Parts: sequence; C-alpha cells; structure tokens
Amino acid sequence: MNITILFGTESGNSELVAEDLGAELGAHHDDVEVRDLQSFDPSELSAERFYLVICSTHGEGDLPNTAIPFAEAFDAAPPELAGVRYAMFGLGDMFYEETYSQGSEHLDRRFAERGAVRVGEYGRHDASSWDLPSDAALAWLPGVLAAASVPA
Ligand SMILES: Cc1cc2nc3c(=O)[nH]c(=O)nc-3n(C[C@H](O)[C@H](O)[C@H](O)COP(=O)(O)O)c2cc1C
Repeated sequence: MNITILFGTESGNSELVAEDLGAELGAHHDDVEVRDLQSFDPSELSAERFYLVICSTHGEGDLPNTAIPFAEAFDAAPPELAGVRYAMFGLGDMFYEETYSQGSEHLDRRFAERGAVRVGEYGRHDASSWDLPSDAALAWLPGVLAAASVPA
C-alpha cells in the first residue's frame, strides 16, 4: 500500500506525530511519504494512495499555519476526490472546550464534501492529557490500518 502522511502544524507536534507514524509504517511498507501540507497541492490527492492526515488546531478552532495554504488552494480549485481514502487525527486541547480539535475538522469537511471517504476512527489528541501525541497516534494506527485493510 502506498501511504502519504500529511501534516498541518504550528508548533511542531503534528510534524513529530507524522514522522513517528512514518517511521512505524516505513518498517512494513515500501512507499511511505511524510509531507507538510504547506508544500502539498490538493490536486496531488490520488485514489492510488492511502492518506493519514495529522492536523492541529490554533486560534479559535482554526487551522494551523502550515495547513492554511492547502485549504486556500483546495477552495480555489476543489479537487475531485471520489475513490480517495483517508484517516484523520486531530490535535487539540480540551482546555479550549467547544473548539476542541476543530482544526482537523476543517480539512475533514473539505475532503468529505469532495467525495473522499474517511476510514477508521477519528483520532484525537488532547494536549491537556498525560499522553504524548505520538503515543496516542501510534495506538490509533492499528485500528485504522485494519479498517483500511492495510497490513500492519
Ligand atoms: C494560541 C493557541 C491556540 C490554540 N487554540 C486551540 C483551539 O482553539 N482548540 C484546540 O483544541 N486546541 C487549541 N490549541 C492547542 C493546540 O492545538 C495543541 O497544543 C496542539 O498539540 C498543537 O499542535 P502543533 O504543534 O502541531 O501545532 C491552541 C494552542 C495555541 C498555542
């Protein structure tokens, strides 16, 4: 399975998660790439790959800096995403209550509106918890791979 891990971050946590997932998946799959959303064009999304999207929340439930150019490009030229499968992992902080983890949801909504299908549980990490973001993501990963029928 060809896997692309996309991350949107502002202070680096999502990038670290993406790199740790990439290292884990790279041990079992030949074609695993980790890409920052700020240098990934929406037109690159393909049904030939499986996507793990890792994205934090900033401002008041907003996208983090490196996901903003992607969202703007997406809105300017919404891609056709029929056949595209992805899993979503949002980083946030329950301290923010009603905007908890909403950054990733801005991407999730865009993907769904264009016909992509989310696979597996919607993963989340709460910065107010004792868990490290990568530990939470690595615990989330096997269920997603099983749901996507990707060998672990
Ligand atoms: C200025 C600021 C605003 C934030 N706003 C929110 C928010 O509205 N909702 C939320 O769930 N988390 C919010 N967070 C928490 C971050 O999403 C969380 O710390 C996350 O782990 C950061 O990941 P990153 O380093 O990949 O950007 C905010 C953090 C900062 C510093």
